[in-house]
Amino acid sequence: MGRTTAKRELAQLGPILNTKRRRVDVASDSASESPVAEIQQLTPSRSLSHPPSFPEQELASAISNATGATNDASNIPVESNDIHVCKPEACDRPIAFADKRAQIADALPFNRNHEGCFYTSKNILKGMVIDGAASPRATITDSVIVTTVGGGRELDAASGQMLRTKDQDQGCRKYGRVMDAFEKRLPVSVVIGSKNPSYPVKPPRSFCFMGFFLVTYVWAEKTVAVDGSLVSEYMARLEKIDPHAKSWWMPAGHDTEPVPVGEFQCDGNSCDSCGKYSKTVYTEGWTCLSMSCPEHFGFERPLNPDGLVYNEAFLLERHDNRDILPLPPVIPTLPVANETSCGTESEFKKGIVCPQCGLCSRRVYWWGWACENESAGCGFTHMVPFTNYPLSSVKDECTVMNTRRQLEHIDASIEHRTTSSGGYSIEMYGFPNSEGLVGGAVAVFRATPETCGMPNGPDELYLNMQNEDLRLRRNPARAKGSRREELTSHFAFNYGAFYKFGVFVNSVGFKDAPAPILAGLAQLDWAQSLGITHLIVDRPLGKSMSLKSKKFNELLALGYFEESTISYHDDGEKELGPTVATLSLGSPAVMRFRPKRKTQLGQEGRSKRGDKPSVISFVLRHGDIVIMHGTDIQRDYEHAVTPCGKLRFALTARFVRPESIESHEERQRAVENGQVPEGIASMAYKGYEEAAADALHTPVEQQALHNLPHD
Ligand SMILES: O=C(O)CCC(=O)C(=O)O
Ligand SMILES: [Fe+2]
Repeated sequence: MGRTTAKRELAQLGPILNTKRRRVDVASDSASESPVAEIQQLTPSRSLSHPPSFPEQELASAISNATGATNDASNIPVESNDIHVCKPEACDRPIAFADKRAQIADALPFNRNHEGCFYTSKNILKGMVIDGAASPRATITDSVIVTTVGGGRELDAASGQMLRTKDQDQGCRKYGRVMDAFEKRLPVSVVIGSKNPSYPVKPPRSFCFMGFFLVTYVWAEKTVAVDGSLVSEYMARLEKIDPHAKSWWMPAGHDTEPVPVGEFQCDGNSCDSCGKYSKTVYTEGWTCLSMSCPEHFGFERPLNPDGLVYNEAFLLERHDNRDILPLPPVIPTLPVANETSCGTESEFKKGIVCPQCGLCSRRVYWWGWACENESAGCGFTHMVPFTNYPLSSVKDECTVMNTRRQLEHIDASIEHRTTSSGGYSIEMYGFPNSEGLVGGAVAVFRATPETCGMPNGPDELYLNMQNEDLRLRRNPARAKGSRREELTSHFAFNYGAFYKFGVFVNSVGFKDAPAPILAGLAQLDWAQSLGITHLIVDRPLGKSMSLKSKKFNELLALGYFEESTISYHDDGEKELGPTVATLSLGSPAVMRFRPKRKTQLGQEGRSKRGDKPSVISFVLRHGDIVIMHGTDIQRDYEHAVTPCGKLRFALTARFVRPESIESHEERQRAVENGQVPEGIASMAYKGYEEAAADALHTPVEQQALHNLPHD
């Protein structure tokens, strides 16, 4: 392509270069750079036969549930297309794209951040997501991106936008990262979001991979702040590294012949005042582009900085990047099992780029991956067979965990003591409520090798659950259906009465539950009958500590891969009875409780965001049972669980009060679904004979039992 073609390219982009725009988005500026956030005695491999036998309709509806999108092929969910209506169609399609930011973060190794612009790993800039308008002069051409470095903006209450109100801090971390990438010539993976007003074409999807770029220049320019004052901010010029890679973001018919290196050269000058060299970036003439210089942006004649236009040579200049080729692969190969993997390692929770259509797709299902491109009906699936994770490996994980003592602590506000019953030693914790009474109690039943080995006990359950299709899947936890949608870190499925909480989880009645679920339920019911009368401490009890308990009619099964967690939440839905019991199976985990932001409890040591430090944390091991009792504990506290191993299940049983369900039909269904099928007596966990003996209560417990509140 010669000079004329290059000129034509600039002409096509003319309106974009000259448009004066106000910032309309916050994404590129708002968030942290942080990336979101371990044996083997091989036993016969278990393979869940889901995709082959998964009924197509169910798969489709499951996918649509995961994404919250419709099945209408013409309705590709690109948000913010309204700002691009008058633009031409793209000349090609990106090799990887997504409808949701989390799909990009899960699937593309250089763009793992779920929000914000920069993805850095070990302080090295790896990727950028350019979404939203951050500068009046942000520009995208065939091979060049001019964008703000971002950072240091403030939320404008009136407009709800992140705006620059003062000069960008010269020590700004983002500036440091970009300068580092510039100086070391690091390839940066760039993804463009549909909210970027500089998009030269109609965005094909909400997020599209553009390619690897090199930071070729970084400078400071002035721009007009909302109050009319001038503020300085850092800008970066990025250049496509491989000149032969197709620029799909150009209009159809675009000449893709690259501008040769050396054909355009952007000149510059050294500053008389500071001595630093700056390029002639604007058609309006040279100025010093160093923010620290007194002459910074001192053009010969007064100018409206927002009206400045980038110099043609500045945009058309090309660098010889052959030393950086070949570029790292951006599309990861599909995950496959190896000799030491069991299939639940963190690498198997990452997303894939669908080899059929290019959509970045998250691991939604326990059994594997299904392309999330439901609007195009792609239908691609991929599995990595599981290998049974043996209890000996779980034991090794516990040994490692035992060396990390700091994981356990108890605040002075929590009353605690130990008792024993039914073959378990039981740790008892009394939690004060905001009225100063004991509003709730937590009992941790510590399993022994003997209790774990009981018929239908934890050992049997853990192994059986690994060979069973529990229908576990990750569900949208935030902003369902939108480009900001996030899935839960863990996998879930509900059995028995439907349990309505923040995350929609699919559910079937107990009559359709696999045997291990019913065995787990029996064990939790047994623990409840044993444990609840031990939930007594010698402080005055709040009303929510009534010892009325009901047989559980609901069970939520959670599955955790390596690095899966459940973040802080409560189990305080108004439909629930006061007792919630969880059986831990497999890898160990740390459970934490902290007072909620809105209570008066635990004010000391609050974070800037108002989060309170945890008041108690303890380790849960295979076979342990946690019983939370008393509705105030759910009202005033929240809990989180962080597993530390490769495979953990948690079976949590509750009582959904049918009388709290308004709709007659739903109430009926809850009663039916919560009914445990007859004939499961063989599965009932009997525990130890001594369990039944109420006489085991200590004198303190007996006195407290006497003083219980009655409602
Ligand atoms: O994984 C666990 O032990 C906790 C599960 C939990 O908190 C819940 O299901 O609400
Ligand atoms: Fe919970």
